[in-house]
Formats: sequence, structure tokens, C-alpha cells
Amino acid sequence: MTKEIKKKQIAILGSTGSIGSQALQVVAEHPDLYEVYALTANNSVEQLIQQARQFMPEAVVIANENKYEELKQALAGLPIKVYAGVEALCQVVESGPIDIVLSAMVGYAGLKPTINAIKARKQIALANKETLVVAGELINSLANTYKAPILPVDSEHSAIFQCLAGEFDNPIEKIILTASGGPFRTCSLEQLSLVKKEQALKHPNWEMGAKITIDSASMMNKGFEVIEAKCFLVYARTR
Ligand SMILES: NC(=O)C1=CN([C@@H]2O[C@H](COP(=O)(O)OP(=O)(O)OC[C@H]3O[C@@H](n4cnc5c(N)ncnc54)[C@H](OP(=O)(O)O)[C@@H]3O)[C@@H](O)[C@H]2O)C=CC1
Ligand SMILES: CC(=O)[C@@H](O)[C@H](O)COP(=O)(O)O
Repeated sequence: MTKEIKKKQIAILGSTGSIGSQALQVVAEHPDLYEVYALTANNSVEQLIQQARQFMPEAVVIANENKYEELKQALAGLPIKVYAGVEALCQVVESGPIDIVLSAMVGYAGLKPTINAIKARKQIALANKETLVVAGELINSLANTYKAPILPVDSEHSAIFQCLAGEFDNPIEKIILTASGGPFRTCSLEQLSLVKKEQALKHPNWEMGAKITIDSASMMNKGFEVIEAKCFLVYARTR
């Protein structure tokens, strides 16, 4: 007799971005494990429409209210609820059936919906590192209060967490975060003073959104990641 596994209902904040669209590829490859409950974007309405038609979520949210009519009309006749605006985006994560919220918006805008998802006791897959950079202590405290598990998505932190699984009684001597160095790793100070945005947007290894790519070129990303790693470790220790 085969036992049926309940599919995880997933909400993807920032589904039109680099992380969001890769997550949808994973869902497409594992339709037996995951179902898309909600998708959100800021401006990329055409991509959101295409994603909604493919994955048939319960709800879609476009943060830019000027794009609402276009989204609504394109999805008319489909059993998909259509919302617009920042408030709707923050509220959709609270919906009862959602199991996992993938926080993959870029920047500070990701903080509020992530907090709402924690308070709604959802499992959080956290890509939006800015959430921990600006409010790490608050997030850790809320995650403990509401017993919402947080899983790192950022590659280095995810790798560290996987290494630490089952090893939390072992004292950690040190954690080394590797850095690619970005496209300017071998540049002299003089060369650095002449670099252009287009060069900064060409990461040597990864295809990522524009902000993290620029942050990587300036090494700012690694600074964020050190803060992120500290927050995740404090969080892990208190659980
Ligand atoms: N890309 C990667 O490989 C990695 C990314 N991260 C982190 O994950 C997060 C996402 O990165 P990435 O996928 O590269 O970013 P992208 O720029 O590719 O995607 C950002 C997503 O967020 C949406 N968005 C942007 N601003 C807003 C807003 N104000 N309100 C609502 N939605 C918004 C965008 O919508 P729209 O398309 O409409 O603009 C898009 O769906 C970042 O915090 C980044 O640091 C961490 C590790 C690796
Ligand atoms: C893919 C990922 O997780 C990024 O955070 C990446 O690691 C950026 O790396 P660098 O900042 O070292 O270029």
C-alpha cells in the first residue's frame, strides 16, 4: 500500500526574481511534493501572468497597484484571486493553508511580509538577507516566540546549516565564509576607479538579481553575509 504525502503549499515572495524563478523550477520538477499557493511581484506583471497560468496558485499579488488591471484582466476566468498593493502582499502570507513562505524579495521591502509570515507560524525559507541585516535580533526573537522555523537559502549559510545538522553539541571553532571577490577581484585601485556599472553587473560565477550582483562586486554582499551568519547561528543556538 502506498502512503500519500501531503503536498507542501508554498508562497513565493518575489517569484519573478532570480531566486523566485529558480524555486518555481524546483516546484515544477517536484509536483508530487509542492504546490504553489501564492506568487508575488513588484512590477513584472507579464512574467507574473505567465507564472500564474503555469502554476495556478490560489492567489497572486502585484505590489505596484498600477499593474492591477492588467493582471486582473489577463487572469479573468481562472480560479486565481488577484490582489495589488503592499498591504495585500504582507497579508497573503498569513493564509491558512500555506506551509512554507519563500522570502525572496530584494531589499528592505522583504522585512514586513517576512515578519507577518513568522507571526502566522509559517516555515520561512529566507533568501532576503536584508531582513536579517536590518532586524536580525527582532526576527530571532519572533521566530522563537511564534515557533516559526527559519531555513537559510543564501548558498553559504545553507551549506553551513547542512554541515551543522545533528552537530549542535559540537563546539564551533570558527566559520569561514568564502567570497568570490566578484568581477573586480584582480583589479588595482587605479583600475577600480574606472569600472562601469555594466562590468559590475557581470558576476564571474552567478546569475543573480542586480542588487546582490552589485553588492557582490563591491564586497558589500559579504559584509551582509557575515551579519546574516551571526543571526542564523544565534537563532540555531536558541532552538
Ligand atoms: N539571486 C541569488 O542567487 C541570491 C539572492 N539572495 C537574496 O535573495 C533576495 C532576492 O534576490 P534576487 O532573486 O537575486 O533578486 P531579483 O532582483 O532577481 O528579484 C527580486 C524579486 O523581488 C521583487 N521585488 C523587488 N522589490 C519589490 C518591492 N518593493 N515589493 C515587492 N516585490 C519586490 C521583484 O519583483 P519584480 O520582478 O516585479 O521587480 C522580484 O520578484 C535578495 O535579498 C538577495 O540578496 C541570496 C542568495 C543568492
Ligand atoms: C549565490 C549566493 O548565495 C550569493 O550570495 C553568492 O554567494 C555571492 O557570492 P560573492 O559575494 O562571494 O560573490
